[in-house]
Amino acid sequence: MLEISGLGHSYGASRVLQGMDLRVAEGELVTIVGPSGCGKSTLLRCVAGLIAPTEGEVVLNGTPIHGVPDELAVVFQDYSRSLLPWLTVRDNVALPLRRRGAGRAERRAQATKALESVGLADAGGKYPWELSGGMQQRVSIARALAYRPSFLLMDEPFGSVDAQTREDLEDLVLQVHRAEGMTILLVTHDIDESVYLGDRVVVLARNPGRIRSELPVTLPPVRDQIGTRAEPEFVRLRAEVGRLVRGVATPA
Ligand SMILES: Nc1ncnc2c1ncn2[C@@H]1O[C@H](COP(=O)(O)OP(=O)(O)OP(=O)(O)O)[C@@H](O)[C@H]1O
Repeated sequence: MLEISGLGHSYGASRVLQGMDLRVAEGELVTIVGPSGCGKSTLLRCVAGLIAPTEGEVVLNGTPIHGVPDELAVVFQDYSRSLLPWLTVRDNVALPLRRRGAGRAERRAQATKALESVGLADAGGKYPWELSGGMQQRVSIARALAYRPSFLLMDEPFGSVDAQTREDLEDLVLQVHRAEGMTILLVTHDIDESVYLGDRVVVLARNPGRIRSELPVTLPPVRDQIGTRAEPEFVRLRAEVGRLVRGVATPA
């Protein structure tokens, strides 16, 4: 269980987040959506223990977060900076497993399995720069999965891949979420994606960043790109989230 209480953050004199309270239950997939600059990445960095919030606290499974917790993995948007170019794809995926104390053979086996799960079974011996952008982002996701975190944070993880790859990666996240029961907090600026992936959508407002609204997603847990997006409930939620993100009142 993740508990964010009274969270606020300022960069110098500039207040970016204010008074945020949020609970994420074990096994839940919560999406965070909001206008550009509302502090989504700052929020995720506070949750990941990468920056210390100037107000409030973040508690994961009863322990306040100060520094990156062991049970957590993060996938960033910018895959080109998150993979090490001098390591093979397999070694990139295996690297964080050292932190778990896994031996060399075990690291290799887990990396191979994770690469298979993202459809990159044949790419282990290549270098990141030999792969397309979408494939590199798959490697970043495989690295997070190989680590088997109980809690996965994703910061606009599909922002820089083409539309088809994006859909495939969205479905991969849903599949992993279901299979592993992982708790996931995913930031996106894409309203459709927030509804398609979420068990719950948290909409942020800006200046300063704060929670505007939380909407439960009452769609069947098994989703598909064509059918789910055509459901009246999806269309209704997308419109509501869209209005909230833009700060427009709901029509009576
Ligand atoms: N390290 C930093 N130092 C100073 N200001 C920062 C820093 N990081 C972010 N900011 C500012 O904080 C505000 C929120 O930034 P943040 O990246 O958290 O928002 P975001 O919602 O993720 O934005 P986007 O959707 O455009 O990625 C912005 O005004 C940004 O310029």
